Amino acid sequence: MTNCKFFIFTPFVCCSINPFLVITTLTPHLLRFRSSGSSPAFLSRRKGLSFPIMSDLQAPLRPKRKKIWVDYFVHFRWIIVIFVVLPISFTLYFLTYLGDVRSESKSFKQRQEEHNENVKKVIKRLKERNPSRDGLVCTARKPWIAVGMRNVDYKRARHFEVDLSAFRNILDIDKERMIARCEPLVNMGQISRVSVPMNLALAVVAELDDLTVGGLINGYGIEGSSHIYGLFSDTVVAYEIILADGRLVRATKDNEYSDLFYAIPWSQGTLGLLVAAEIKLIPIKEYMKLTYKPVVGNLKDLAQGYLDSFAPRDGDQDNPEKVPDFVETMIYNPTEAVCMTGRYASKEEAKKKGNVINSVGWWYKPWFYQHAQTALKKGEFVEYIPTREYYHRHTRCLYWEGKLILPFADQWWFRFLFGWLMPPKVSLLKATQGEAIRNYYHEMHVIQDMLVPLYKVGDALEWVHHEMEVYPIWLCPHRLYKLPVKTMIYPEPGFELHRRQGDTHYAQMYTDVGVYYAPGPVLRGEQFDGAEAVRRMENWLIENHGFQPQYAVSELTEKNFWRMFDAGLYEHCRKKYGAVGTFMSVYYKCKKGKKTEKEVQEAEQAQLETPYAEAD
Ligand SMILES: NC(=O)C1=CN([C@@H]2O[C@H](COP(=O)(O)OP(=O)(O)OC[C@H]3O[C@@H](n4cnc5c(N)ncnc54)[C@H](OP(=O)(O)O)[C@@H]3O)[C@@H](O)[C@H]2O)C=CC1
Ligand SMILES: C=C(/C=C/[C@@H](C)[C@H]1CC[C@H]2C3=CC=C4C[C@@H](O)CC[C@]4(C)[C@H]3CC[C@]12C)C(C)C
Repeated sequence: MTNCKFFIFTPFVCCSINPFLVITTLTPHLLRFRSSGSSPAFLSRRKGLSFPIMSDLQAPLRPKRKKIWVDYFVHFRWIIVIFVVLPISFTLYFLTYLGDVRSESKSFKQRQEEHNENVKKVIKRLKERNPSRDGLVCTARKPWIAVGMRNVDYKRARHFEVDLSAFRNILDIDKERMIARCEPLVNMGQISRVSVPMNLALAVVAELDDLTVGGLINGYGIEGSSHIYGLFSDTVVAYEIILADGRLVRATKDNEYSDLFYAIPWSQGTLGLLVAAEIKLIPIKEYMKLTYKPVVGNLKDLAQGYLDSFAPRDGDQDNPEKVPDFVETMIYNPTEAVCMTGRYASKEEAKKKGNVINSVGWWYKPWFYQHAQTALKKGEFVEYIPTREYYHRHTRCLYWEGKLILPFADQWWFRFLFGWLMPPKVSLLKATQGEAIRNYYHEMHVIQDMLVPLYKVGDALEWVHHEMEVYPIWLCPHRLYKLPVKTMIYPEPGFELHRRQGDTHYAQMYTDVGVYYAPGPVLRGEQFDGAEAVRRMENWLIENHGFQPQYAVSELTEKNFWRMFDAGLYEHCRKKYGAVGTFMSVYYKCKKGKKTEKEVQEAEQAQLETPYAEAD
């Protein structure tokens, strides 16, 4: 996505940007943008559409907030983004692309040999660690390079780094077993560029190009195909892990390491170091036939429209005739949504007369979420999107967060002239944001996902409206499997007895309610307490058998963390595989705030680990 199409314009932009001209031309426009507020929620209020059908859901009125310097800093951040972040991002994307090409030029055999050598180096490094002198182990990936929102404070305190940066090769694409064997730093852009031309894809291709196999397995990964295949980690058939004692083991669901196999997802690299994973491939076609269907009503109606878009009411959830290959819904405001469902289509079908082909990946095309929104005006429509461009459809505008970072980047003139420079790399945005903007994002912004049982989506939407008033909201279903052991996240006990829409006897259907944007109160200049809102969201999740992905900033206490996630299998594997005292604990990694010397020492003393986990 980030590649070839965008290179055409490089020389033009390097010579033609006149910083002074851009600043003087754009500043008045931006001031207008900010003062008027442009979120759909705000617009609905302004137009007097204060959601009459849901008066009981009115978000609370809040006192006005006085602007401080950081508001202006965030406001004018686009200057740094345009002149520093975008050009460097583009260069880095290009260099990464060259690295991928170099990797692909090697034979699988050569890559495997290099892999074996690199594994030996990791084992050697791990064995060099002196427990009484060195800190606990984590990867050497810099905190700002990781895609998540956490501050990764454990890497800013005493720790022992293991460098995995050489592990960025696709080791094998086995068309017979339908397996891709990847090193942990293989990213989504890289794997889709290689596999899609073969009419193959990972069963779950997470959206942003920079997301890595290691991060998606040890954290969490989802896409519009997760209602069929589950989360990213559910598509993995084998993990190759280096344990605390330097042993390299291969864990599968039915070998002697099956407990480890089930414990790895969500463990954040606290059981061992992942050096390779075998991931399920699926056959695909060249195009995605996408249907955009508008839905209007109150939030419960929108939720029902979303359910009906992919979950047959007769419970026939495994019938490919009734269930689309891809699903997502965008809730644009409390009364309007667009449900999208996709089916793979061959190029012969897509190119038939009368069909509309939309190559959404071209740099000048409207941003995907805005394009989808046009269904609210023009009604239901269908189009064919090249499959790889569809997979990465939200990448160019960072979902819709790009609108706040570069408010004019969705305009036609920007897209045509500079769109090929998009997106700014998340890592560079993080590297240049400074403490003030980072804190601003915690206090005045929401970037959270609520994983909730499908039948609770309506309740979750009403909760978000009341407490955060963030729009658009992203809805993406995912299966949560009933496994032979209880993993960190698990379906509601006895869910199968209810035979609810979307559920099967072997998996409960969940939904990622993705809440990313500036909340309504912030856009209106009212007071908003981001940390308190997140705390309430976490309590709501605990009460409703929901989960919060750990890439997001969390306010959970240790006790509540282990009320949300199940500790049993995780703690069992920590002890059995010697991780206690070598790797950090998952709560220590997820906990917000700088680690004090005392905390670091406590974490290093194995016996003090996760008392609540054991109690639960
Ligand atoms: N569509 C989607 O699904 C999206 C997902 N995300 C989130 O982004 C995160 C992925 O970001 P990314 O930058 O790729 O990953 P990160 O570098 O953020 O890694 C996430 C966690 O996985 C651990 N980890 C990564 N690689 C290894 C390894 N080889 N061995 C052991 N532990 C490892 C890291 O440990 P350590 O701290 O030691 O480095 C860290 O705790 C996901 O967790 C996901 O929640 C974000 C956007 C979209
Ligand atoms: C979880 C999903 C998607 C999440 C994305 C919307 C967010 C993931 C990481 C987020 C970001 C990281 C760091 C940032 C730096 C800040 O200075 C600005 C914001 C941001 C770019 C931020 C923006 C949102 C994310 C990309 C899936 C499951 C949909």
